[in-house]
Amino acid sequence: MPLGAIADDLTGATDLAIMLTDAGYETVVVPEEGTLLAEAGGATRGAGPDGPSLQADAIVVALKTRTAPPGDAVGRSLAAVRWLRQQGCGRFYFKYCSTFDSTPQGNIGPVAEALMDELGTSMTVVVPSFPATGRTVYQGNLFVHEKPLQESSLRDHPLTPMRDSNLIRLLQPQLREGSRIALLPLTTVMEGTEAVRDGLRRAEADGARYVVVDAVTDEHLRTVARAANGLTLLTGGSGLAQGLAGPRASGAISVGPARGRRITLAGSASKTTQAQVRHALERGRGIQLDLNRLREDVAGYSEALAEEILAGDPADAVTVYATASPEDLGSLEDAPLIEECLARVARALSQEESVQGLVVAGGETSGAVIEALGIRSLRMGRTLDPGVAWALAERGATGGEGDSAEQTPPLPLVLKSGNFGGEDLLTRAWDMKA
Ligand SMILES: Nc1ncnc2c1ncn2[C@@H]1O[C@H](COP(=O)(O)OP(=O)(O)O)[C@@H](O)[C@H]1O
Ligand SMILES: O=C(O)[C@@H](O)C(=O)COP(=O)(O)O
Repeated sequence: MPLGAIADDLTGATDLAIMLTDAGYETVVVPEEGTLLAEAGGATRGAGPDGPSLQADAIVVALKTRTAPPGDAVGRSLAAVRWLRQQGCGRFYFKYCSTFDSTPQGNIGPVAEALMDELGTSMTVVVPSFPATGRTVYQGNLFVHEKPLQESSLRDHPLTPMRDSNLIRLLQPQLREGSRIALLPLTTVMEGTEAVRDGLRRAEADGARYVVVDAVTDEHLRTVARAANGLTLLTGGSGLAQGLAGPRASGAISVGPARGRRITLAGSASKTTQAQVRHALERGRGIQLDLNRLREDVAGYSEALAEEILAGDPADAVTVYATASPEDLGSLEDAPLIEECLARVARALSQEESVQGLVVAGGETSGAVIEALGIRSLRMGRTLDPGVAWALAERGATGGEGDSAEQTPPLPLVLKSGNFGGEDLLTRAWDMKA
């Protein structure tokens, strides 16, 4: 029975898929767009990628709901879970961000409540911890490396500014009245699997519907995963998934950058991506988005941009970027335009024979790119950095219907969460061999 997961953004889905792949699950990521939800309101069609491509130990549906209003996020999440059930899934995972990107109007709580009702389960865990990327939870407080979440750079995220570090305070206002949250402290986790299992049972008996679990190391997460393995629904970042032993040694496929142009599209405004962009600019060509031209005519500007990239020396590495330093930030209204522009550029480039792979930085940005490319599914290759890997993206058929439809070859992609990866990631991604 496959594990079914929903993730609230695309790079969150690939992050979870990488973790599950390493844990021994052959994992497929299915983007929401174009495969699941044709009708507004989230009615399921049950029409994922056809035939054998969906054979997998774990299926992750990549939603684009992180910043969606709660009602919308709930509808789409429920539709995805119903579809996963149709695919035979019996255990479920709700993946949100390891930095719990969710303002008081956020949707993690409403989605979790709806999933529990739908699955008929009365208790779940809340485990965003991801120590490999510096996210840890102690006494219910989320840390990003050495800083509490509210003092980290996530405080000024353009879409989801995080002004509190305490998971219970963040989650409680998003839940319906009477929904109780308990804390399972690190001291219990350090006592081992049985102690955590007992702690969860006790919390449920005391009426808790959500149990925030402390975890500071991977070993803690493996303990928690073993103890929570019997639950119908798990919620958290990707870190918890490393403890869910899959049916094989590794689910990774062989994929790496094909020959061809080395083009990176960076829409993330995170400090980590800015540093990666600066690093890449020292080693290759850079094109910074011109926000004024973008605001005037996004379609025309995107077309011109693709032409500019292709006019350059094919041997040059090119980084197209929105932000290389904090001063570059435009206004919030620019965000969707930047996403649209990079998605249009990706689509134009993907039609070129000289482009046989792309690196994309930013969760929302990656979601927009995947939609524009008509990606039907992704399978993960070897890990580049925690949460980042080359993936093979299957595209839909083009050029006619039925027998006359031509299958577009799969495209290698890196879809990088803004906050992930070492400073040299953008250059290293292109050096990796399949
Ligand atoms: N210079 C900028 N001005 C305004 N918005 C920006 C700028 N650069 C990036 N953005 C927007 O910030 C958002 C970053 O989100 P995302 O792509 O998910 O990256 P991350 O993974 O870092 O969160 C995107 O919507 C992007 O368009
Ligand atoms: O859990 C995580 O940290 C990531 O998987 C993730 O979701 C990061 O979000 P973005 O930075 O918006 O990609």
